[in-house]
Amino acid sequence: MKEEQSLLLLQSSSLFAPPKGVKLSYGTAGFRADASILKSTVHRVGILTALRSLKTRSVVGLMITASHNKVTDNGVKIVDPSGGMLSQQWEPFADQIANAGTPEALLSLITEFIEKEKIPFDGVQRAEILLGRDTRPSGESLLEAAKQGISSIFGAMALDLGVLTTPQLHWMVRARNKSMAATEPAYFEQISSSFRCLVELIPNETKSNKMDNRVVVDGADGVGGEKLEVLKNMLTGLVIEVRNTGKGGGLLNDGVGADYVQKEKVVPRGFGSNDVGIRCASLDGDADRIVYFTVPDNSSSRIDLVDGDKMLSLFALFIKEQLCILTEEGNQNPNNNYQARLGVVQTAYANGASTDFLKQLGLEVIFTPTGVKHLHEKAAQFDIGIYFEANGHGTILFSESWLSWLEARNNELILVSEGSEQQKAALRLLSVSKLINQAVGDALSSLLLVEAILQHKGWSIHKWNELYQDLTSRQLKVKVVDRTAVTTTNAETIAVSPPGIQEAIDAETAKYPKGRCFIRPSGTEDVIRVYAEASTQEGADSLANTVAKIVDRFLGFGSSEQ
Ligand SMILES: CC(=O)N[C@H]1[C@@H](OP(=O)(O)O)O[C@H](CO)[C@@H](O)[C@@H]1O
Ligand SMILES: [Mg+2]
Repeated sequence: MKEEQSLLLLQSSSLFAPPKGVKLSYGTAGFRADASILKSTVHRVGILTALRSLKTRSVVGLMITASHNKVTDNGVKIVDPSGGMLSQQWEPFADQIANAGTPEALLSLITEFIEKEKIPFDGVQRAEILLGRDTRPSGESLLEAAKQGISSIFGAMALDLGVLTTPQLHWMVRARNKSMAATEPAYFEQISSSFRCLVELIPNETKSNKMDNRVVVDGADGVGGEKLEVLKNMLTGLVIEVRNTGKGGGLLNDGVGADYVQKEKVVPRGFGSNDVGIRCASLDGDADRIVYFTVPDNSSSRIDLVDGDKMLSLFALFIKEQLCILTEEGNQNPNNNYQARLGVVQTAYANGASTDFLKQLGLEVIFTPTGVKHLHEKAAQFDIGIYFEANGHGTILFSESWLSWLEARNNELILVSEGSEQQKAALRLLSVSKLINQAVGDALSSLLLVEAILQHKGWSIHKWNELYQDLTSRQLKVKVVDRTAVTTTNAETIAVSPPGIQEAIDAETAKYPKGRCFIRPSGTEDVIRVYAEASTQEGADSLANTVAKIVDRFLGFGSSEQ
């Protein structure tokens, strides 16, 4: 590294001293913490992002968000050139530089890493970074810290795209590296036009069903509500009413949003007895998650939740149906009959009933640890891979090779049988691949795909919800002294440490019919999460509560004092 470059790094870093006594780690979704202690971390992630861009010789992204966390938290994560999450190989280095004590220690780590990774650092190659942030008040000053980190690498260029949803930034990074238009209007245009295409292809039989085309969306008082207000005006055949847009003074994620609705199973702020029976949905704070719900009656605040697993099931059903039409009848020529490998990916949080449903559909179901980086990687191994976390974060990935076959097949079908059922199925699948975000889970594109499929099938949300009956479940969080004391295996379903805890959990779980329970350390909050399923709600509640007590006994503040 040239001397001027070292000096610049030292100078810039000396303006961003790391907080004392705090150890940060690049968790499930980047670094997250109280916004007041994040400036040095974000500055350093700025440097790291520039290095990533140099290494990959591509455009990368940096997003400032803490998603569903409270408004006073914030976070930062890197978007890789593909539009996916930062390669996991780089995470340990992200941890090291975030926790380096002095500018000198930081510089020596960076110098070593540049050599180890053979990062082209000759001043010829230029780093290019797209920046985005959610609506958190701390976002602007953190973004400034990121820019200063980036500009401490000579020649690095940062393009500030302002307030965006997380998936919009991922989409734009991917588009930019494919030399496609990487702007917000291009994003809106692509998803609204593919939605229109799906609506135009709705069969006449269901078109005549007088289905309710109105959906009410809780924007979590964050960026998603704001963006949906723009998108909704570009759609026909769908009426979207947005509540909690962030404009009415409501606090981000406070009693609103997908995480709250999915975990607490109660109506978000702004919804109530006037909404009984209506199709409602809730976005999270950076609009990469969505869950649906209905208010079943006006006597309580309880909701009927339609979660990510149900969305996955709806998508899987639709894709499978279209694939069947595409490859059926009179289609003897094997060249016309590329059987796509369709697979689904879930985590341990998936409701057991959803897994049974998907298996009954004849689908391959794979499990990974929590965090979309894991699910995405597995889904990418199929021709069509559908992944969703129960909390509503997921998407459908189409392989390049299958998509080019599909394009060619569609063109052939246009020549021989334009407007046939087969050609319509091909066009529907192509439209889905354009509508649903190929970079990462996206609440806005998932919303439009759900709406298009419900219209296609002429289904109400109730009919959709009846695909299968969820097993009752309960999730709890337990504060402990050190959450890293829990380590897990087998897609997080078994706790390996502390010793003896899994046996205690197993003994408790065995007491409940259809009991299933696991614990894991959260990657985004300083807690241990407990998940329990059982044949009744009382059973699930009681199992979760007892296991929470076990966690407390092994790891809690009480135990540390003994
Ligand atoms: C149980 C749960 O919902 N966990 C969430 C949550 O991760 P934790 O590591 O559990 O805190 O936030 C992640 C990022 O949004 C999301 O991917 C994940 O599914
Ligand atoms: Mg999110």
